[in-house]
Amino acid sequence: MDRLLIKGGVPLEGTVNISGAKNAALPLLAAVLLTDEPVELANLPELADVQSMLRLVQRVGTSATHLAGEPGRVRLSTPELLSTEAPYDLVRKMRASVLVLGPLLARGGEARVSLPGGCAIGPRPIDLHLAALERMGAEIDLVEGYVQARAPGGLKGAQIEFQQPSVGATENTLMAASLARGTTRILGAAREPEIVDLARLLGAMGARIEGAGSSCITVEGVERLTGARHSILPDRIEAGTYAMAAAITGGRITIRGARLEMLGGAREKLVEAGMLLEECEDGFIAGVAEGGLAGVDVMTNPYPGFATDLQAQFMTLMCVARGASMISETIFENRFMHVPELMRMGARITVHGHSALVRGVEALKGAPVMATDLRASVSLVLAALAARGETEINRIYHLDRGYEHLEQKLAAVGARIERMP
Ligand SMILES: CC(=O)N[C@H]1[C@@H](OP(=O)(O)OP(=O)(O)OC[C@H]2O[C@@H](n3ccc(=O)[nH]c3=O)[C@H](O)[C@@H]2O)O[C@H](CO)[C@@H](O)[C@@H]1O
Ligand SMILES: C=C(OP(=O)(O)O)C(=O)O
Repeated sequence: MDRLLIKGGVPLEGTVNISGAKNAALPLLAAVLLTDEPVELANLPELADVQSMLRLVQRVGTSATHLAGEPGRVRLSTPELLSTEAPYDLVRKMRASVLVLGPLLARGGEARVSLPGGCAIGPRPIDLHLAALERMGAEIDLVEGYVQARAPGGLKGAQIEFQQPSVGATENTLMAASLARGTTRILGAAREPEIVDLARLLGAMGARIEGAGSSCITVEGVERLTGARHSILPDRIEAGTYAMAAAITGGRITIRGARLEMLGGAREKLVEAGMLLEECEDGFIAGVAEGGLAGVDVMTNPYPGFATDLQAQFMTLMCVARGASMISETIFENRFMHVPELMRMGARITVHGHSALVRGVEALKGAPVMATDLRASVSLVLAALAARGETEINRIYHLDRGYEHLEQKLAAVGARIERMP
């Protein structure tokens, strides 16, 4: 199994190009199932999760052609659905596979999709996805670990009120509602930029959607959707991660292709914690401001709040800040798995339920550590880049799910990083 060896202590300097967002790419790949015409996506990142989603849509009838020219351009065509089943062997690898449920049901009138099951960061139920589709007239049964959904007469528009915002449930509903009969109103919708990106592609395909990016979205169903072209938005979580890599190493990186506003509430917290963040022509510049890093309390929240997907990286930053920081995780039940590993590197952290109290130390020290999920893994990379000595990070396959060309991008800004078999 691959591992990373990182020799810490080098201030990172230079430019990092931000890739297309994983969390936008996955729903967009599911959305191509809604039309029999070709959809062309640009800026598709080379990630394990993208490969898994491509395999899944190919299994149900999509052909994918990589186009010459810029990398990450692909044409996806699904003239007819050859199957409406998403089998366990493909779904278990990636929870976002459940996003094919809405499109398969809306276009095919039925779907059989394996329940994704829990994952390292929490149980992650899909009750909100199912309740929304039921409101739209789907008949749903759970049989032998599969969701079996039928809508023989087609889906119909409905008023759907989410009691808590869910990114995936909002996306599944949006896709299903685009081909439903009549009007759907989604109240309590998630507001993440990736939902806006999905609504943009659906709009280009002929869907009639208003309000994406707000908590109330209206969709007028249409009879059919057409082909379209779309460029995937930049990955705000990747951008935030490299910005923190610059700060934790005392360096300065130009984050090219992302905009500061994409960081939402995290932007203000990073500045409060002593980071320098400045817009520039092709992105923004990140580093440490004059006073150095200082402890700041943070609570994760749905967008535009502080993203849970940046929590582990921020905790690592706080490990070497002046003073203390209380970090509260409100989205997922079990998202502190990086804590014991950071402590092996000399961090001082105490966990109390859903909060972690971090007391800053002078420096972290290299150690062998184990990666447990995507963002926990990258938080260990940040720790290793800042640490004295060498760190060996094991089980790094998690990183390949969400960070395109991580070693190459870090090496290009001066990191001493090597992947070992
Ligand atoms: C592929 C993708 O875009 N993944 C992102 C997406 O995951 P995902 O779409 O799975 O996250 P959700 O927004 O749905 O989850 C938010 C919370 O709602 C709960 N919930 C969700 C659905 C449901 O039916 N019932 C329920 O109880 C979840 O367990 C969690 O506690 O948003 C998360 C929250 O920003 C991010 O961390 C993930 O990176
Ligand atoms: C939790 C994440 O992703 P997913 O929802 O795909 O598991 C993430 O990107 O940090």
